[in-house]
Amino acid sequence: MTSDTCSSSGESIMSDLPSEMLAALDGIETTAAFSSFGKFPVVDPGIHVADIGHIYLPLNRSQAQQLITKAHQAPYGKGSETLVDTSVRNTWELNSDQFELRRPDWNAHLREIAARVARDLGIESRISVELYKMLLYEKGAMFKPHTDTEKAPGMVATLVIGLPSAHEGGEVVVKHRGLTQSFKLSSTQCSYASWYSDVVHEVLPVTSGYRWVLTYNITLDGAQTHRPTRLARPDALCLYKTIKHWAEQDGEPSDHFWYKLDHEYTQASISLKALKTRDLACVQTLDEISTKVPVDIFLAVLEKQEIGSCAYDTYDSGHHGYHPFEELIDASYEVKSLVDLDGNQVLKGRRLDPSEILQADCFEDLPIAEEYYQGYQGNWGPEATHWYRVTAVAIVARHSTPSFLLGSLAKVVNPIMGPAWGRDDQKTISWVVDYYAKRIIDSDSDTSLLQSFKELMSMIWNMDVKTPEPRRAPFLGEDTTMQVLKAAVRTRDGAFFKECAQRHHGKLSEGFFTWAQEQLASGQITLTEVQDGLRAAVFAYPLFRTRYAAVARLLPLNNPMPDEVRRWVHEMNDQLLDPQGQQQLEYQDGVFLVLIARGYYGASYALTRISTFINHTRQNPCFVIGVLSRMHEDVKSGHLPEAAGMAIFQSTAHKLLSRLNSSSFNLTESPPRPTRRPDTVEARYRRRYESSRPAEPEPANPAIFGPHFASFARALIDYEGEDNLIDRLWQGIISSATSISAPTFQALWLPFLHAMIPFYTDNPEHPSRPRFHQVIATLLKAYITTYVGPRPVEDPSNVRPQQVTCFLRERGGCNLCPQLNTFLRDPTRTEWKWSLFSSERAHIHQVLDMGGVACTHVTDRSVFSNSSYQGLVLTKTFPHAAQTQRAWAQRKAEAGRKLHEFRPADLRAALGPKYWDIVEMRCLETPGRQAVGQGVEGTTSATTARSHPQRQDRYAGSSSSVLRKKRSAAEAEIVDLTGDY
Ligand SMILES: O=C(O)CCC(=O)C(=O)O
Ligand SMILES: [Fe+2]
Repeated sequence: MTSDTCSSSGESIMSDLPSEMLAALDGIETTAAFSSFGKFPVVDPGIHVADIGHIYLPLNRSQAQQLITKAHQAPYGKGSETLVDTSVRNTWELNSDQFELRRPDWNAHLREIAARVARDLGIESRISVELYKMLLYEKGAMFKPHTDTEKAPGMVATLVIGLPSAHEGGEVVVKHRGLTQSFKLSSTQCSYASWYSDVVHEVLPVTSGYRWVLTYNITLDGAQTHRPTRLARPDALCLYKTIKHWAEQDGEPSDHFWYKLDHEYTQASISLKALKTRDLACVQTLDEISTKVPVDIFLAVLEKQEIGSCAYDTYDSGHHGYHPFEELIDASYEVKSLVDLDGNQVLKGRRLDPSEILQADCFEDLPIAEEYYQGYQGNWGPEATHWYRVTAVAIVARHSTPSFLLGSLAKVVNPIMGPAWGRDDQKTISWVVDYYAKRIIDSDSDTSLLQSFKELMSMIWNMDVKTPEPRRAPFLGEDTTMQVLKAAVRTRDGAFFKECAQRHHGKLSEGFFTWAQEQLASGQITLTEVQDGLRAAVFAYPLFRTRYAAVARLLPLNNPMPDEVRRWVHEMNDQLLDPQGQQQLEYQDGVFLVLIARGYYGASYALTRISTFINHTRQNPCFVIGVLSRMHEDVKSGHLPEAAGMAIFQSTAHKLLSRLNSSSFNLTESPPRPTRRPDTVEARYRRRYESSRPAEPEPANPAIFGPHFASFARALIDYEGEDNLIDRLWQGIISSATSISAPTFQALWLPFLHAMIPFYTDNPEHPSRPRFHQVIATLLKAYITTYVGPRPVEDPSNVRPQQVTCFLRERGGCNLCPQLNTFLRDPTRTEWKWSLFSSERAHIHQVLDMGGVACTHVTDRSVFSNSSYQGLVLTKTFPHAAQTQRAWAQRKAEAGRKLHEFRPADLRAALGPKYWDIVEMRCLETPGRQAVGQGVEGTTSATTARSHPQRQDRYAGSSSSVLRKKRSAAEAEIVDLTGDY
């Protein structure tokens, strides 16, 4: 492009915009080179090789020969393979652990050379240089043209240090963008040569002597690239004008272009700071232009895929190059991966229209990047797929960036599966949203970017509306949701923020509210701007306690906030503390109720709010226990007034205990929570598959945990009122033990005992101790009886025959059935793979099915393809009764483990003479006794218990003052399992 064309570009009518754009981009120049060479005075690195010692400079013949005895033939990389082929590379090589460089200041010299190289190559980031190999080329040695593979993450270039050694030939030849350079290392001095890894280079054959080098990998450090201002340069200004003109034209058919870069980059490394020479100059210029013209710039790996038929390969193809096509069957194009300039992933696998690439011949004459070869496959083949890749920069008109990024997404939705969002689509949506949010949060964004972001979000919400099941809508993770809300606040558009805020489906970290609080406190945002959105965000949480926790973040204790904010938060709390319409209140909600009420209303009004709340909601006991436990703690620590607090505690606890019945002690299942993740197609399939497997006992998901319950019990013990609350609780548990479900024991009651035992160990004289011991005995006994149950009796009607009857026996029988019966009767064999013809297999299938034998029979076609001779896999299944027996033994072992988790001393103290009966689970073995199995409602053993009243008395212990008290009618109903063995 001449400067003439450019100076007029602002005014002239561009007939062919793509070629103008291409010329402007091609016109970007750089002073940086793709290779760098030089010499420097001899510095001896102090090379030391084991068994040889110091290697002297310049290299002499005898030491060269000694080095060769230590060296190996250097391999070269091809695709993912490493090969040795002396017709491609013929060099002796020593790995970096085979020698040492002992001169202390060698690295200082190396750094100086590296700095020179970096300057020549135009690398602005900080670099590291790492020793890789020592190479020795003798006469005839060479390395054919190649590019270097990325041997370390972030590797951009190779540095070769030539050490003084007499030789002829062995020039390094580098080629890039039509330019060729050749360099000969010095025989008497030190020299260096360096090139970008993707530059094609070769080492010409050495004709005499030894060429001796050290090779190093140059890698980029993580530091940011320094971005100079380029727009003052004429080439950059020209590009600026061209793009501005394009962006301002209405009705321009193309809203984005791809421009192929000079160098190639791997998917993993691509980002602005990894760009080299002219690529860096181009993209930096575009980046700068994007701050002045509404365009967005991305980097991408573009891929062409070709499928073609090829000749049948008689030898192992992998080592002998790729398979040329005889006929091209299909070609397609894809954006393999697209990133922002910092290298953050934005897209993967978007369709690509090659006419959008400015360079028409972009994929021509490229080496194949990857091949997949398939030999004959039945009646087609052989066939190969070839992939070609280039790296490109995308220039997108900002107003259409959302559709550019998400446009191909809708097409991915599978018409058979329905409008479900695949995991990849979800990922893409999150990446794209993250990309926008990050840009908006990180910088002062202009209106075009904000507008584009709003469009993007509304596109996503519309996807949401289109799907019939809202749970299958595109789903943003917790981090992305937070980013969206922060960015939405930054738009300073209250209505838009509210739209975003009300859609978080509970997937918003409370950290967002802390962030909002900081923004409010520092005056970055005003309450007017965000109050509707914040309210929406709070009420979008499905749970009471998370709503509270969110609001609490807005007014951190001991942190002065503007009065206006303070007042507003109090209003919010009033709304939240309205007992009307509250659902799903659990233990933690109870704790939060106390915390919030006390935090916002001051000690005495808090109590009023709390009791009003409790009185107006018929809540589950777990919630009330949460309230009481927390209140008790706060009264003890002086955060709530003692007298009033205890009064409420006492009356509430009293009411609670009198309301408790046997089902209360079982009520540990948490109400179903809103699904955390949308129901993906995969999840549905997984469930369908899983439901065909035998059900395992569901672990209980307790709404209250053992330690919670124990702290409530401790609160009752601390409260030494007239009405002996703790004794009421203990009695309640004892009387309900038999109706506690098996999973509840493990989830709640066993951990509860573990949490409670230490208190009585520390307070052996406590009057409620004997009653607690009774609780332990009752619960453990009920656990064993309910969870393990009695040993199942073998039911003879359940035992399936373990042999077959051959229906050919009238005709003398077959010779297969006797073999089958031998297998079936042999208890040591459970599986047999039997090779049979199809008619034989059919017979065996038949006799097994007719006889109802517990043995599966499946044909295995994996061994002989297309043959009627196949393996038949026979697997004995355990008869039902044996399975039941095994399950019982497993439950018993599990219960045994649980009992062993208690300290024997504690159990001995609590169980007294019944210790061994319990820990050995003797009650289960008693024949004729009807015990119950897991999950089955227990038949009460009340009758048995009552028939041994003396046992109860004996066990209750005469030491208990509690038990000497007059018993109420309710107490008389107590069923004591401890006496019943
Ligand atoms: O020996 C040289 O100068 C270059 C060696 C080389 O190209 C390599 O190791 O990849
Ligand atoms: Fe190389």
